[in-house]
Amino acid sequence: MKHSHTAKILLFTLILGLIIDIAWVKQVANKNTDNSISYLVESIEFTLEQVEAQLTQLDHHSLPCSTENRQKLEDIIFNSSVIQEITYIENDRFICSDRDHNNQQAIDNKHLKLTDNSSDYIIYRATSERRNVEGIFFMVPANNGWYQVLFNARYMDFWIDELADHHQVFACFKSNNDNALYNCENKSSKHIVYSASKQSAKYPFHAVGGYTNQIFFKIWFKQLPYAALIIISLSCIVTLTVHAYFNWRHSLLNDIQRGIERKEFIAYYQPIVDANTNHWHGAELLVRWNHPKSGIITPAEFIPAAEQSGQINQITLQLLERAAYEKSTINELAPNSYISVNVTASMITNTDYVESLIGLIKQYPVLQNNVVLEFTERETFATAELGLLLSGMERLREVGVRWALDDFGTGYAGLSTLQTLSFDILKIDRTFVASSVTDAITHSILGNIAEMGLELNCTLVAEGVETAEEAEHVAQLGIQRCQGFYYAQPMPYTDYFAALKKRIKTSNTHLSELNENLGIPL
Ligand SMILES: Nc1nc2c(ncn2[C@@H]2O[C@@H]3COP(=O)(O)O[C@H]4[C@@H](O)[C@H](n5cnc6c(=O)[nH]c(N)nc65)O[C@@H]4COP(=O)(O)O[C@H]3[C@H]2O)c(=O)[nH]1
Repeated sequence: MKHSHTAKILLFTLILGLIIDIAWVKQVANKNTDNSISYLVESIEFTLEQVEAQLTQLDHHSLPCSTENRQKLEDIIFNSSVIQEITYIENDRFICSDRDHNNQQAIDNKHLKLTDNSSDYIIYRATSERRNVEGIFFMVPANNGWYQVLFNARYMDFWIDELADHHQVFACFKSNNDNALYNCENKSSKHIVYSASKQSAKYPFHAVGGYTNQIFFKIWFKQLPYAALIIISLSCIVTLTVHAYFNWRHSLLNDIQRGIERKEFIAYYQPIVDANTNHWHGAELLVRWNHPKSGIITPAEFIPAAEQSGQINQITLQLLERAAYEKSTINELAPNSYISVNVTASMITNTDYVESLIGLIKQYPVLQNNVVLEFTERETFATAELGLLLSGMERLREVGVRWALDDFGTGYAGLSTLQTLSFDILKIDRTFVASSVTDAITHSILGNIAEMGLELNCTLVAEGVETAEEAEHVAQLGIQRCQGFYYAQPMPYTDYFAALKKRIKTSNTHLSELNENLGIPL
């Protein structure tokens, strides 16, 4: 791999890492904001609950302004750093407070308006006329009136400021009638990245909180050293992995090339069997790499690389050439059997390559009329290439090649494409065969595929038949041929030849016995 490529991958992974980091920090900050707002609401609820609990402990059987009760009010004030005054109000008049007794002063209009419409808690921010300080008023219904608790607003502001700062959010508190208990407009008005709101479950106030881009970058900068460490390490790992992959691929391609030069690619034969009589009509040739160090290597490990690099073209020619020798021996036993070889559609759109295939078949007459070439339906046939594909197929038909469509049912070839290319054989993918016995949907799909294939006048081959049940089922659907482990695994040529010989011998013995029984001379 070139240095410029390495630099590009490194830069790409760095940028990607940075984007992921920003998205991650945002996610964490959003969650943190939600939690912080909940925490702030709960903290204020807790403070109010504590005050309310102390008020409910007052003796409600005696008069609210009894000396005893006023003494308790005084204790509450004394023990709290935020509460400035607690007043008892009845019939729109201040009755008493922790320090005044029987005051009877009328409450101002603002309080009147609020208390008129409510029999529940009231909370608002205002300037206390009696004490001339800004406060947060918390009004709790009691007896026939209200306790009015005056919180020091400056102290509350400071406390909320601290909490919000600590949690790296801005927070505003509002009573439910939109009175600002704690205003944060000057802090939050600009560049809000995220905001959330939380209603107190018990008291009539809610909090709005969030963070601005300034806060976001503060959080981001704080964790940047750790993120940088992770991003740089990951970028290095990705770059090294890609580097290793390219090196591996490069050496794989070199190794394949060496394998081609030393003719290490061989064919394993898997019989294609008659679904009704079990007669072997031919065999599919499945490439194996007879590697000097690793032994037999299956196609999945090298075909994708060989197809991408184009080395598959040479491998296929070698396979066919070797098959020509092998086929001449097979012909002694089964002259009408065929061999089926995998090609790719792009090989057939390559006119030069088609000519080299034709040259090879002409050189070995044993291959003429005995070769099926198959390519998979999964390869997409670009309309522009369809003409080339068709003329390549036609050229090869002239030397007796027949055509099979592999993995039928899994790809994208439409009916018109299938009609245009007019395949001789359709090989139905094993996924339809495997579950057709147990699954009703696959069963009906397989039936439809079979019907369609027969309408197209093709010979059908069911791939991947693994059980007697599947074999029987396939035959019932009118599929003429089968291939699969139920009949035989792919095997080296010598094993295939031996198995074929044994079968022919057995069937000949059987035939002569039959003839003898029928009185027919041999
Ligand atoms: N589970 C199961 N599998 C079964 C059964 N019967 C056969 N098979 C496997 O299914 C594959 C059938 O080949 P394919 O669909 O052409 O799929 C082939 C074909 O696409 C590709 N391939 C093989 N040889 C060549 C070649 O010479 N050239 C090219 N271009 N591709 C090839 O590699 C693929 C895999 O080949 P293999 O590993 O040999 O795998 C073979 C075979 O061993 C069965 O009953 N059950």
